[in-house]
Amino acid sequence: MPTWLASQWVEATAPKVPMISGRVVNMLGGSLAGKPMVAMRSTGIGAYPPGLASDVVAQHRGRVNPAGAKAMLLAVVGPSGAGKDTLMGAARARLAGDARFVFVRRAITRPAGAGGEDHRALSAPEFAAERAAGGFALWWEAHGLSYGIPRSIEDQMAAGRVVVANLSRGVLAEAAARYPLRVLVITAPIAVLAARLAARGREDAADIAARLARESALPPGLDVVTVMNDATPEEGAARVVAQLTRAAEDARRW
Ligand SMILES: Nc1ncnc2c1ncn2[C@@H]1O[C@H](COP(=O)(O)OP(=O)(O)O)[C@@H](O)[C@H]1O
Ligand SMILES: O=P(O)(O)OC[C@H]1O[C@H](OP(=O)(O)OP(=O)(O)O)[C@H](O)[C@@H]1O
Repeated sequence: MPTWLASQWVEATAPKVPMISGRVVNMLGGSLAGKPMVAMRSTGIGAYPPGLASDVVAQHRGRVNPAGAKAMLLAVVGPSGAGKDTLMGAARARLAGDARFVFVRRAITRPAGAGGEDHRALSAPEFAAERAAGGFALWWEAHGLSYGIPRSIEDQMAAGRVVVANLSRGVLAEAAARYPLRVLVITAPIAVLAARLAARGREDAADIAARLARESALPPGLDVVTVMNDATPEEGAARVVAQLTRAAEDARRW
């Protein structure tokens, strides 16, 4: 099919394409019932399948990767008790005023003041309504709660910022398919996790056991870095800040 048809199709569907840096949209032209069809998928730059209309890819790259943009979704994951909240909070404080980074405030069906992160507390019906209205870029359920990442992260990535969000390992494959993603695993030895959860005191013994038993495998093929939080919180925060700084530099090259 002529490449200009593919281009027109991209224009028509542009609102559905996250306007993010560091991605190209791969397109394969064809036709169905006489109408031009284009299969699209987000991927890392340089991973074009053979036979692509490279001029269209280049044209669209210009749209999704504006010069100078440095966007990335930095997904923080790791076992319960590893110190994700603690180290993200400390890193956020250390990076306050650094416009390269946005730290996401999650919506959770957990009461306000339950301890831990500063989340936006929603009731289950409120969460369901917001999800149905498309308010979440990503959402999932875990520990009997619902968690949502606001849709506004797409604007923040379009503005070339590194968006730092605590995600479930269960949504990483979806996130990688839609956004330029790096995974930051924060972890610690299992005995340390158990001791920290008991000391945190937010959950009872049964809940702690269930959290420690959660499946921890990551989907294959992701860009993953790890911080071992087995020293002081200050040292752990320094390790996270180093990874965030590296992410901002790498995003610029994507
Ligand atoms: N490096 C550390 N040394 C000692 N305690 C820590 C350290 N990092 C976190 N903690 C404590 O461990 C508990 C679990 O940390 P938290 O940040 O809530 O973990 P997560 O968000 O991964 O579940 C908290 O009580 C926190 O204060
Ligand atoms: O699928 P998983 O990767 O196991 O993650 C499930 C959920 O666990 C964590 O929640 P939360 O921060 O409420 O719990 P935690 O502090 O005990 O990790 C994480 O942020 C996810 O929302």
